[in-house]
Amino acid sequence: MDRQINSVEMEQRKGRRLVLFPLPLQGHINPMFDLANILHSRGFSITIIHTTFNSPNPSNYPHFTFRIISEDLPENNRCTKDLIAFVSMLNAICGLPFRDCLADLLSDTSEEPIACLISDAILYFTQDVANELKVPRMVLRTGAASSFCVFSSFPLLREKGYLPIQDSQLEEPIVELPPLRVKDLPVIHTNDPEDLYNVVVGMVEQSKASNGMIWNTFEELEGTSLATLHQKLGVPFFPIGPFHKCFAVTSSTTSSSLLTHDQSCISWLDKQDPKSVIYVSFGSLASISETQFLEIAWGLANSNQPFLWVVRPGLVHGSNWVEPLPNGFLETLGGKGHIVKWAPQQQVLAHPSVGGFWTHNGWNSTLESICEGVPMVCMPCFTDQKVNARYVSEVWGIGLQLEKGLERGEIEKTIKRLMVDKDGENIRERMLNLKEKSNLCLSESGSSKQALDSLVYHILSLESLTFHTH
Ligand SMILES: O=c1ccn([C@@H]2O[C@H](COP(=O)(O)OP(=O)(O)O[C@H]3O[C@H](CO)[C@@H](O)[C@H](O)[C@H]3O)[C@@H](O)[C@H]2O)c(=O)[nH]1
Repeated sequence: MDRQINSVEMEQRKGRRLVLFPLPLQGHINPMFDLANILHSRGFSITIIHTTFNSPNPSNYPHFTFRIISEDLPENNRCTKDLIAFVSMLNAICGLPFRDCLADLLSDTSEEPIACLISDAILYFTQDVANELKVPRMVLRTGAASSFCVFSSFPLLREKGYLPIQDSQLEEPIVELPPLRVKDLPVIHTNDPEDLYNVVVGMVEQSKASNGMIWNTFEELEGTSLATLHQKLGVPFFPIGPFHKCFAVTSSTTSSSLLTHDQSCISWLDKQDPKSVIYVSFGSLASISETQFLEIAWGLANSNQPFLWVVRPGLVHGSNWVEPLPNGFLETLGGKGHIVKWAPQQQVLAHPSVGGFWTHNGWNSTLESICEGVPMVCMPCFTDQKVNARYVSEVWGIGLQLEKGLERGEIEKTIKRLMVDKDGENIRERMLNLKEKSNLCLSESGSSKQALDSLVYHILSLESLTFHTH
């Protein structure tokens, strides 16, 4: 762009439409809808394209318009079985229906003109569609910049022999990416490891080909990783997070939830002592064995701390819900434990009774914990969670990682270290410091607020570029 867009011009251009396309998984839907709300509040109209699988409820968003694509996903290829096979499949089968839907929107003169497409980094096929239809594409990356740095190093990691991971090397440091060890690399079990490599490379390369990346993170947290990555990818970056804090926590900001929030947690928390409760949740995708489930249950019980535990239906292999627990397990604890299927997590973390979060370190959970100043027990399961957990425990010093597997004695010890010991006090202090930074970055002169202003200008400049080339 060879000219400045002034604020008057920007004002006139309000009413431009943005087309957003989320990856249909809870941890990706939430930030995409938060972003939609943020950009809507800045004057853009919003159209959400979504799949039939995990489709959102449009009635929760009367201010957006919705278009559905029929992606025809085979019943046996749902995400629970093999996440990477699922993601590869989505990238393979969504191309045509997505293209038709976007072309239709672009030719619709009854709506405002489309300024750009914003799609999830993992839906990398959308870059080719955007190129073909000559619409700018911006990428939303729902994970951290630090883990994306590692993804962008996959070719190097393979060349140096770190990938595929050898069990004998798990504890070895990765000298090129301190303080990561081989066991912190963001991998996941999949039927064909080559699929994982291809998905990661597709995601990184097509982000590089985009018109810019929007990050749910902030400079003060991930400045170093953002700078390294920015240099490597060479596209404009907009770290405008934490998204969910741009709006007050109300039911309307959590209505992108695919499961119903059990509000009984809040009245139960109201009865507990300040900072006494450990909140336990492993997000929307992770699963554990029955043995691990029982070790967690006994570790929690033996820690003697009150606990609020989200046991999502499907969390425990081979069980519908909490059947493996011994009869009367909760009753014998005299009200010290409360189990729900799905919690209003942001409200829970903001509750004064919550003093710790035992998490799988999905990026949303990690960020939500930081924003409420709640120190973490880290139990990463797969992909970026492993990198996030390492950063939480070793770089930011705001949590303790369960390093020795899931064993009740170890769990009890770690919870006590975090919730009652001196160690925990130091961690809590660092966490409060970071919480403050997460608030400041959204203030008028804060880094995320400024990045958001730049993003709005950038989107408008993209539009003027496409108009020039037409
Ligand atoms: O009882 C619950 C548990 C979770 N949540 C919400 O669900 C989201 C979960 O997201 P996240 O913590 O990121 O976990 P996953 O669902 O596992 O997220 C996927 O997407 C993330 C973002 O890309 C990645 O970091 C993870 O590795 C990936 O598994 C968060 O917003 C939570 O607030 C609830 O509302 N209620």
